[in-house]
Amino acid sequence: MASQGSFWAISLLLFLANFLSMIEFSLAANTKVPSHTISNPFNRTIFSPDFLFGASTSSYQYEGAWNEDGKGPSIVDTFVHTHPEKILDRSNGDIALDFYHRYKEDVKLAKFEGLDAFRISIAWTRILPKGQVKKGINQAGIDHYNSLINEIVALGIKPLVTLFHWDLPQALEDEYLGFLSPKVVNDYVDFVEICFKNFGDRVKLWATMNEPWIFTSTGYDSGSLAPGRCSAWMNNNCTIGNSGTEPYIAGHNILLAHAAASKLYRKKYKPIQKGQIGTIVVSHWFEPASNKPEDIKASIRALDFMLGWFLHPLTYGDYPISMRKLVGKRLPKFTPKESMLVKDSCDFIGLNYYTSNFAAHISKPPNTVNISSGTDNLVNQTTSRNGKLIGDPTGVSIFYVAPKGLYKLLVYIKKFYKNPIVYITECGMGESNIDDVAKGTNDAQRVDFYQRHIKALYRAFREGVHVKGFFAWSFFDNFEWGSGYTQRFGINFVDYKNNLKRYPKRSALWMKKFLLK
Ligand SMILES: N=C(CCCS[C@@H]1CC(=O)N(Cc2ccccc2)C1=O)N[C@@H]1O[C@H](CO[C@@H]2OC[C@@H](O)[C@H](O)[C@H]2O)[C@@H](O)[C@H](O)[C@H]1O
Repeated sequence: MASQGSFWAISLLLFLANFLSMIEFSLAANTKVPSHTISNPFNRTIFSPDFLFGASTSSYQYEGAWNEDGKGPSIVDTFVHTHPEKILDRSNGDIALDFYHRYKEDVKLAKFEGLDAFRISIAWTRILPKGQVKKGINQAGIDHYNSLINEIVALGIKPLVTLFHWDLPQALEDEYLGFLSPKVVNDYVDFVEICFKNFGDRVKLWATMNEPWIFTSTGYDSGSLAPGRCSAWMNNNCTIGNSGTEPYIAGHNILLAHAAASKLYRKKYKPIQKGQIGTIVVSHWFEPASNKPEDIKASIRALDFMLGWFLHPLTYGDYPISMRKLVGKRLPKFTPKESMLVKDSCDFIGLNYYTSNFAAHISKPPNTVNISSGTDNLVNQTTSRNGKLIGDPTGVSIFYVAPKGLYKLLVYIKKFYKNPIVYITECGMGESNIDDVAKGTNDAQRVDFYQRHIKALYRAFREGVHVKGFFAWSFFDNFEWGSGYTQRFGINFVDYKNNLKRYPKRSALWMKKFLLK
């Protein structure tokens, strides 16, 4: 009898395990988060009272005034002026949204829309026009950001400040190739110390870097963004570069610069100012393209090369094993001292999430001669599996609506990266080529996008993920890098044809209602 009983018990367990894995796999199609998991009503009160809802911006994409009040040129200024062909509409951020002059009205709109927090980035070249203290501090730059932060704080909104959103001083690129040199660490620390000293009494959330993965991939692998370096075989009009080595060198120095800034803040400023310091990573979620073991492994490897490239050193002090194995000598090594500095250097992790992909194993590098960081992971990333899309299409060809991926990514980080405090510092979707105000403000899909992603966030929150905030990308439509002004990610519309007039979109009004306390 006992053997028969255990037979049934084992069968039941096997059935359950199989059933669960099928559920897991079928959910990979990113079906909507079951509504029964959300308590009614669906508003901010389902989260903790201190949960921060906000919206994100960045200096180059918003400010304009690219050469005003003593600001020096950044590598982005140089890039967009010398490579207009790399920007879809050949535009640039010389004027952008004129946020540099209009921030007082703009922050008032954030208040009207009920935001708890507002993310900005500081342009290094407004503070240090030539990138280094010895070449002069620009007081007008410090004054500008003091005024901006004062406006934010005066309205009872919390600032989250990014210290580097890709706009490196051109002078440092000229002097020592910027992030390709360890010399950048000391100059970065000097810059951030000026920020801690001048703004740290009001800024309690500091993010050292925005998306090192994008900065290294677009700046040094594909060459599609500043500083626009890549291998000649990339045929992307790069004058110089090495797509197989430079992304890893730049990424390594970004981690060292971050760690040095964190050490300074924690030692000299945090005891008095009581703030938190972290950094912002970006990752897709990756579903296996099939249930073949090699594709399941490929999905994890894809996460290693996008998320783990930076989160693994920040958590464990070294790169993921899969990167060590596949990148080999091209991947820099941490000294024991550097490893100790980088490990546990974040009080929180900022996570930017846009979409999910399917991951399929590639048995060998597509090209053993033309090596790039983008192909080192031996993964073929797609957005459909067996003819089924990973999510609803959006106006941006590479992004699909995949809220389930946000939930899974957060649970993955909880499980494999020591359940850190997480702020979703960017999440959003874009439309393309809309200039009409009425059409552009009637963004029903973006309302659905945020409802579904906040429900997915809530599910992770309820399962013990230490998520403490959610920031929309973006507050306004803005200069979207390689896409220029052709793509719109804002919850507020900007009329580029009528003096940059601002209009709340349906999504902003939905957010306002959702945020009512
Ligand atoms: N989108 C990301 C990361 C997504 C990486 S996936 C893929 C890889 C890649 O090179 N690109 C293009 C790209 C290039 C530069 C920035 C972002 C995205 C991708 O979208 N980051 C945030 O995206 C926001 C939206 O980025 C847009 O994403 C779609 C692109 O077509 C568009 O050029 C880009 O501005 C940016 O405005 C923020 O400054 C940035 O922090």
